[in-house]
Amino acid sequence: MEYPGNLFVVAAPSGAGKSSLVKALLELDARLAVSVSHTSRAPRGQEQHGREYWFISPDEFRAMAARGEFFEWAEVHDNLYGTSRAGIETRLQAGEDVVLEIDFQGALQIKQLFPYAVLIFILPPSWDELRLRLSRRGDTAPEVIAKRMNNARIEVAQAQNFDFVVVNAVFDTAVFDLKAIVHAQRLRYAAQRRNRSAVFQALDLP
Ligand SMILES: Nc1nc2c(ncn2[C@@H]2O[C@H](COP(=O)(O)OP(=O)(O)O)[C@@H](O)[C@H]2O)c(=O)[nH]1
Ligand SMILES: Nc1ncnc2c1ncn2[C@@H]1O[C@H](COP(=O)(O)OP(=O)(O)O)[C@@H](O)[C@H]1O
Repeated sequence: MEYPGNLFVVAAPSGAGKSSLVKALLELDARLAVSVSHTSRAPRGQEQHGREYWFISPDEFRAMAARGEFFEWAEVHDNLYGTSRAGIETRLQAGEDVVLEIDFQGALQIKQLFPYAVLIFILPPSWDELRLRLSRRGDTAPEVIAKRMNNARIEVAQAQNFDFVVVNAVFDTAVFDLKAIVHAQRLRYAAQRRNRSAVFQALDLP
């Protein structure tokens, strides 16, 4: 499948800082929008329906999947998560850039469907720091943290299948790395199409 908009996929083990990094990236870049996924898990803390996720029941989720309404979906930490077609297709068709914040299984499905998608894996600086971030967030029970630490080993092994790996040690440095990847992809895409106005746009020139 091919659309004129760029597609960026960010994956990471839970607690590595993916949501915080993508939020900071969006604040720096008005031309990026994040896709809101559907999930069967319950909302956490301050999460709102339609903002962090579309929260639906497992039955509703399976019905959507059966109707082919997802570009990709996967079971992660015992819950179902998916990227709906309706959520991103219009933006991509209009030539706008989209970021997906999804797990590695979803990322690999997206790469099959959209070979030009840019896959970025976020690593924590250490296992101890990952555990610390998960517990500091304060909205996750100890047994859930243990499960996520176990899954993290499996997830991190997938980093080799991604186009870029960003280590989130110093937050601002990691945001800057992400910004550089987005910038480079826009320039590469514009250059491939020999589109001078797209190059100027990527460089934020008038
Ligand atoms: N495949 C897939 N994974 C998703 C999607 N949305 C979220 N995820 C992943 O599901 C995992 C759990 O997310 P979440 O429950 O928000 O917990 P968090 O990782 O602690 O923020 C993370 O790895 C997310 O990236 C989606 O639409 N598709
Ligand atoms: N570079 C960093 N240094 C220290 N703490 C961080 C850093 N990046 C994120 N955090 C914190 O780690 C916790 C997990 O981050 P979050 O963005 O929720 O992770 P994820 O979306 O990957 O599960 C949050 O409390 C966040 O503020």
